Amino acid sequence: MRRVGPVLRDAWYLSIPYFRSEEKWSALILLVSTIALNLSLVGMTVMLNFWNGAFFDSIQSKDWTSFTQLIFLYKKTAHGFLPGFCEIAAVYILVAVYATYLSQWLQIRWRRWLTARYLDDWIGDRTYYRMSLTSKLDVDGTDNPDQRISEDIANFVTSTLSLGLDLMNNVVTLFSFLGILWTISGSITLLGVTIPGYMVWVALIYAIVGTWLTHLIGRPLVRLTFNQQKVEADFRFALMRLRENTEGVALYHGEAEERGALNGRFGFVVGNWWAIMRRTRFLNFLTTGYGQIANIFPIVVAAPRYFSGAIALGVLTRISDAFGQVQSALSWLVSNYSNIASWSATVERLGTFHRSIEAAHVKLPDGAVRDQHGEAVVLDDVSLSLPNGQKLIEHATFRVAAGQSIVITGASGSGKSTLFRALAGIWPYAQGTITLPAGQSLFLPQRPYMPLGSLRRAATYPLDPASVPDEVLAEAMTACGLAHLLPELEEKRGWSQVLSGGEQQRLAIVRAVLAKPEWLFLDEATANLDPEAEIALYALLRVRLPQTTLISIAHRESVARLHDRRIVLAKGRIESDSTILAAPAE
Ligand SMILES: Nc1ncnc2c1ncn2[C@@H]1O[C@H](COP(=O)(O)OP(=O)(O)OP(=O)(O)O)[C@@H](O)[C@H]1O
Repeated sequence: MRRVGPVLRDAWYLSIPYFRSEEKWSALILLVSTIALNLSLVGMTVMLNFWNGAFFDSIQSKDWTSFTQLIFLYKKTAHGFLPGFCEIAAVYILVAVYATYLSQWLQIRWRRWLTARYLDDWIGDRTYYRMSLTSKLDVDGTDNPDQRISEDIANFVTSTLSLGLDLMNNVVTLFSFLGILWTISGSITLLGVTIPGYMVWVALIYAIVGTWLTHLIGRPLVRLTFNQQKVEADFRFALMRLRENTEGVALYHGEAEERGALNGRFGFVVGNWWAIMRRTRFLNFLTTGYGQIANIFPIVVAAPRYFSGAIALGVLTRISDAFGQVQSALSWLVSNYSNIASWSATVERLGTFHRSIEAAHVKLPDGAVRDQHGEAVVLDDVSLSLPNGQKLIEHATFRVAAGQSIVITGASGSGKSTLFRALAGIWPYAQGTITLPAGQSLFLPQRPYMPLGSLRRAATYPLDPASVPDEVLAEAMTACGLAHLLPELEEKRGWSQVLSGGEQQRLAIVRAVLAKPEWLFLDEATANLDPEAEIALYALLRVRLPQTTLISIAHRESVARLHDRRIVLAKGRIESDSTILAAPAE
């Protein structure tokens, strides 16, 4: 097993912030109520032990009045009133139901809070993107963030509460029944030595041996469970990738390759599962055998005193019950070993993910110095490199004033898109100073992002769809050549699969027309369209957004000619920066 200390430390750091958060009062009230109800259940179990003794005594002494009182009403005893079974059961049912209900209530509130925190940490400050730049998926705990945020958090909350409450119940049960067992078990004389409360010692030895054996056999399950969670998530992710790239795979006739890759990933799922099965079988032989023997063990050990007449049947049943309670409380680790293994793996996955999020902040450079209050786009001695340190562009300096449109060209791989990322402020491997104007900027990448949901949402992204009036949206879509899609605005489909590359780029221009930015950056944002359509869309941008300054990255000369100025990137620097002369009228 991973060392217990680090797991507990991780679990503590994962749990405690919620109980210190702005929701701490509701969290604490729910937690305390759940604990109180669980303790009441333990109290009622103790009461049932006394009830059992009295009940079986009434059977043994054929005392009909006591028998009926103990079922339906209450019985006065030397120590006070003993409620009837009906009363105890009624209260027990009510408390048991609400103990679960309150614990589930706490679970969903806690999960909601923790999920929000992880989403903030992961999405905020573009950590998801920074992590994608640096992560080596298999070694630094950043694989499958989707699984960690959805499944692991849910498991962590549920298991922490259930295991925690269970452990507490067991400790309280243990001490309550240890007392009972001590008083009723009597003493035994072995080899001339009198051992008081001997059933307590028998229970202790029985549980210690069981726990030790279980730990010995069950230890590898922690690593195996951890692996299972990972290979399951990897398999699901591969299926998701196929779902998202149906056309690409179909066109390449890549089915056999995909099938092989999926088989390979599923092979890991099955292989690890077999290892879990073998280990669990081994463990179950021990735990089931241990549980079975525990059913009969106390009666066998206490029987000599019953047959010698030292104790009555009621005491024997109480001894058996108390021994069972003590033994099962002491064997908490034995019976929960695989749950603890799975909880510990979940804690590890969340802990490493959290540390990776923090590392993404610490280990990445801050990027170029940014000033967003200028009047122009200014690059002052900006150098860009790749994550491995390799230089891409060095000492780039230029200024774009408002109203002047420029195009950046250069061979494929010369670093145009990386410069675009640096301008957008998402490329951390940059030095120098980048000044951006205070006005609103919009960046349109080569592949427009299509969010999940309706076409309306895709068309207005990232604006709130409700904030764009129908007629404005319809007009913009019509102007951009997408009138045929208007009847489907409310349809929820995988739009990145359905729309053609050109249509997706038209949709990106719709977004620009709606957002009306003062500065519009386009990274080959119309390159999937035919040259005429590309020119028409640029003309549309000019008419619809007369106040907007365009900064484009483009390969086609026909697009470059729509701008006032051209910057050419080559050999890792700005090779030329020149005015584009208007084409002579034909
Ligand atoms: N996240 C990354 N990690 C490692 N290398 C990267 C990363 N992003 C870009 N590169 C590398 O940086 C170089 C420049 O890429 P970039 O996309 O900026 O070129 P480009 O000029 O826009 O090319 P194209 O015209 O083909 O779009 C390429 O060699 C690319 O492989």
